[in-house]
Amino acid sequence: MMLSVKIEKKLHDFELHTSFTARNGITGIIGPSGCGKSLTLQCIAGLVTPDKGKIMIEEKVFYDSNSKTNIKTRHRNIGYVFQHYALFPHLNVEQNIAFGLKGMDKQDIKDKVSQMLEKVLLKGYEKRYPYELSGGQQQRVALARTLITEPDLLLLDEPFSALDYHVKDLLEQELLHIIKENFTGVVLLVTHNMEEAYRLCDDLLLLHEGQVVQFGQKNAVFRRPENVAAAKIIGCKNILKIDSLKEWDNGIECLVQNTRIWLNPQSLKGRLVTHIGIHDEDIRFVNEENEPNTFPFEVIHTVTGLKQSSVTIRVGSILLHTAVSNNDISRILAKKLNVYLPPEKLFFLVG
Ligand SMILES: Nc1ncnc2c1ncn2[C@@H]1O[C@H](COP(=O)(O)OP(=O)(O)OP(=O)(O)O)[C@@H](O)[C@H]1O
Repeated sequence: MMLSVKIEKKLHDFELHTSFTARNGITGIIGPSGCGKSLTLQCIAGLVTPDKGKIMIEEKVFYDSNSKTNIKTRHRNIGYVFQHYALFPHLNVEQNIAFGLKGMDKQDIKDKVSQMLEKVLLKGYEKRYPYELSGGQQQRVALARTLITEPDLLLLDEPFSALDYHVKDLLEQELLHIIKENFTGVVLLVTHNMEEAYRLCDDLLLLHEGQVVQFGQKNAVFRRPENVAAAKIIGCKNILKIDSLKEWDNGIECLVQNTRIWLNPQSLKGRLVTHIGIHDEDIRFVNEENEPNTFPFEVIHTVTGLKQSSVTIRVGSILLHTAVSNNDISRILAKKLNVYLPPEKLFFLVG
């Protein structure tokens, strides 16, 4: 299945311009609050009508402004799971799950619900009411109610955000497993948590102020953000403005606040690069000195975490954020090392 979306929507002072083609698997939609994540899903579901564009899954057109097509939500065959599970409080678990199967043969409904209860690990809970379930169990009922209708497309809008922090990881994995085992189509997962997106998704769509700033396979997006907005969304802590740049055969030399930083030779393909970036965990501390990209440094401050610490250092007048394992922290604070920015880990960004 392929979901292709190319839409525009203006709401007061906000403009959404989204364009992407999602394949089977989980595509994470990520970006800061108010960037248009939920609005994108609402347009796909038919809850909001775009001003212009086209939305189709395979050959089935949901919306097309040219041919004036706008299929009603209930005919789009979409599964939509929200942050608040929206279960019917007066219906028990099996009635909630069977809700979308109205009109089918009674015995078929019973069999389908029974199979689904097994898949979402809720056998024995069929007579319970939503208020008698934990947040994670309610969420699994919501998912079961959606999956049982065999949707062509699954939309998940921050489905984990109402869960307790300490059970979140486990439930997230459990839910992911249920989805992967029982649904082979396109899943769009809205989140504003990059860690979650990285753990769960195959592809990432980064949105900023209603625009797609990058879309691609998650590792490619995370390792190689293309622009400053994308780098910020994925949580890159070091984004440095380039003052000047010179291309040589053996690499590209950038001047950043009077410090010379080398990047591997690469084609800039006419991109107007303005910044370079590096992830905090890619910055290393080494014994070598006077080598390219090795610099003496001064520690500005340290925030000690459970297993690793964030150490802010100064190289010349550049501030760098580094992530250091707690075992290494004393070595670094002893100031006998140099900091090293591996050229292969640095990336160019368009401003
Ligand atoms: N019905 C509406 N009328 C006017 N503006 C709206 C409406 N719905 C959403 N917006 C605006 O559209 C923008 C995008 O909203 P959306 O809900 O898609 O953001 P989001 O990325 O999902 O944010 P969050 O992470 O906070 O949920 C926001 O600026 C919001 O104020």
